[in-house]
Amino acid sequence: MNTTVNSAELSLPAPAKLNLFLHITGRRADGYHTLQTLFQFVDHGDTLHFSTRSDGQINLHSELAGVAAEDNLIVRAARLLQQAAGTQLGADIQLDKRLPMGGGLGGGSSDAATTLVGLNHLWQTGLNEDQLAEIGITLGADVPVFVRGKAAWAEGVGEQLTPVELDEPWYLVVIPTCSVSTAEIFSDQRLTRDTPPITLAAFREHGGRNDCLPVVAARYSEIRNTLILLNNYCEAKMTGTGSCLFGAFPNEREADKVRARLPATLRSFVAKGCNVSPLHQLISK
Ligand SMILES: C[C@](O)(CO)[C@H](O)COP(=O)(O)OP(=O)(O)OC[C@H]1O[C@@H](n2ccc(N)nc2=O)[C@H](O)[C@@H]1O
Ligand SMILES: Nc1ncnc2c1ncn2[C@@H]1O[C@H](COP(=O)(O)OP(=O)(O)OP(=O)(O)O)[C@@H](O)[C@H]1O
Repeated sequence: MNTTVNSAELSLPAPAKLNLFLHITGRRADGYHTLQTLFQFVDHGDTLHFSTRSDGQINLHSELAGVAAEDNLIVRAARLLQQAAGTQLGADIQLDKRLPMGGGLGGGSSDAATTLVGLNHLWQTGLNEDQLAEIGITLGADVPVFVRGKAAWAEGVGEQLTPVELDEPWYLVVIPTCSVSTAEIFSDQRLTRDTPPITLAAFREHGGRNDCLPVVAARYSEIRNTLILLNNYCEAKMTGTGSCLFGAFPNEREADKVRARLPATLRSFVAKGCNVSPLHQLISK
């Protein structure tokens, strides 16, 4: 990713995440689902460009189809940080969007996290990681893992994070054309919500599945068919509530080989799994 750092401007990556498995273990009284999942990052994603303004305005100069600027998680994250830190500074922000929306790759959440981390740095507001993650969770369940930037075992509604060391294979990620809303899958009657909790050790030994997949596959024939296709070449999995599917490969060449065999109409990318998010790899330098 193209990234630069100087005092008043900053360009930073907002990488995608994959859910290597996703078990739904219950539902809380407020309707939110308890789950277990493993998050890992990939070195592919959006890029955000920030520059400081002295007048306090937050201006996002890139449009996202179907999302009003005020609803954009980038603008919402910037405003929340401004309030929490009590700063008079603002920002001009540009977004180079590469990640599909409703793809289960966490693009919106990652954009929000990169905004929190990036503007905290640029504005010198000095909030710590816990404070940024606390702001993040109010924007979406997946924001804290991007703020912390470490591959993690997640429980609760996804906010209880334990960093883990995982293999870092290459992934082929396939992007069906349909976009899946997380809320729609979590409200489907057919979703099973009673998978018994497992341990990380049990996952390492026996693996896990994605409990949302049967519901997503029943609702979207395109995802069903893409899964069958990808399963010819690897053990195909779905990330989050879809739509994206992925398979793991020992090296880039193997992943590229399978990618070359897919129909040209099917969007996809090959990326390396990372236990440290590309955002954090950059800012810790
Ligand atoms: C499924 C995952 O992608 C796994 O990484 C995430 O848990 C979803 O994270 P997200 O897209 O950031 O989701 P949010 O924007 O927080 O929630 C969207 C909607 O999904 C449902 N939702 C979400 C997370 C959760 N643990 N239980 C839920 O029931 C809620 O109806 C919520 O209104
Ligand atoms: N900066 C943003 N980028 C993408 N989506 C955004 C953004 N701001 C707000 N949104 C809204 O959030 C929704 C979810 O987008 P996102 O790209 O995070 O989906 P996702 O990858 O399926 O997420 P998850 O894996 O967390 O379920 C979009 O449909 C859009 O309406």
